[in-house]
Amino acid sequence: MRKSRFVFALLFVLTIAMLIIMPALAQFAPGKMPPAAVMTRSSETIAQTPAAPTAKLPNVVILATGGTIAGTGATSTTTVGYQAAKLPVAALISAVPELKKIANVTGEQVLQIASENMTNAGLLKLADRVNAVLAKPDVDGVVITHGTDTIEETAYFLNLVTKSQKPVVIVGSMRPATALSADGPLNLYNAVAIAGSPTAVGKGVLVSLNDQISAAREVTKINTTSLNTFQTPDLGYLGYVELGKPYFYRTPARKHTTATPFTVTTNTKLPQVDIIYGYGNNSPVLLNAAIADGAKGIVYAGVGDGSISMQLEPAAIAARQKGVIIARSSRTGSGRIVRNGEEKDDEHDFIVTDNLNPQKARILLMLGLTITSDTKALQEMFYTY
Ligand SMILES: NC(=O)C[C@H](N)C(=O)O
Repeated sequence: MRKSRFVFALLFVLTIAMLIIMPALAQFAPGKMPPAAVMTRSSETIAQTPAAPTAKLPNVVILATGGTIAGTGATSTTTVGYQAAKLPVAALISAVPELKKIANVTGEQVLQIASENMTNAGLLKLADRVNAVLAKPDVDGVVITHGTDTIEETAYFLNLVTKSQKPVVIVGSMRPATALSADGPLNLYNAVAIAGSPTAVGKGVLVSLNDQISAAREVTKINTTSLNTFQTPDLGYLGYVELGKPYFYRTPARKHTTATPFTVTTNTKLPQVDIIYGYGNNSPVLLNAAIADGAKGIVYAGVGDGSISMQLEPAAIAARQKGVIIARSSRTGSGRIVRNGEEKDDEHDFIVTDNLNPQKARILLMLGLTITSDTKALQEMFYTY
């Protein structure tokens, strides 16, 4: 009885010892040896395990101009009827700490406006900063925060005057920063991801909201307040951005950035180009007022295929004879204007704006007029850029 108790105690001790020793031995089994750097040397742990080599983060500069993305509302449910252009760029960056994981981000406040207040002087100032920042060898891309109302015009302007292949991404938001489900922070994160990606190089200026990526020449705002407002009628998005990575499916076909003849400085004089809207019972009064005010070009947002009414046409012909450029566009929102289709463009020396909407046609006509007032050369620009 005493012997069996002794054997039982011995077996118990041996089992406990095995339970302690086996796991300790297991870590030295082949393939489980700890790396040399973390093995103990004379009781001290040398914490030198080389970290997994982190890929070098791109350097992205955020140029802030205001808009709803920098807007604040009275309450969290104020998703409309807020004040745009309130928060400085530092606040936009610090609201998205996740940016640190995808880029080295720095910010600069270029303007602080709601984008309905954008002027030609504002466009020139922004273009100047974009070109200066992209000229720095250590900058990989630029993000511009902007109000959405005129984002498409600024985007197309920069698409024509930026002299770099590096990514330029313009971003805004439809809800202010203080709103429930504010869309600005994720839009900003996505824009920085695109601007830092080599896949965005050479694609011209891009616009990104709502996880979508669009080309500056093509995108337009189609809804007053909805998040899904930026669309490219007929042509579709260039791609999507997801989990901090852009996915492109096509590239813009028209020439842009370094392949255009347009260069601007803050001293460039952009000629006055006004947009006249077509509608039933159209009278020449607004067209004549624009010309009297000094307009060098008129973009006519005509009905349908850019048709000009009998009531307005004599004033348009007379304006052209005085040297004013008449460019026929359409108020429909998509499609091309057919040259010499419903209008005698050759006879009246009018030009057509191809598939550019009136607000984008105004941008190209202003820049074209800084180079030439020859209608054939201007017409060719509308088929090229
Ligand atoms: N959603 C917006 O950004 C609209 C604002 N009015 C702006 O364009 O600045």
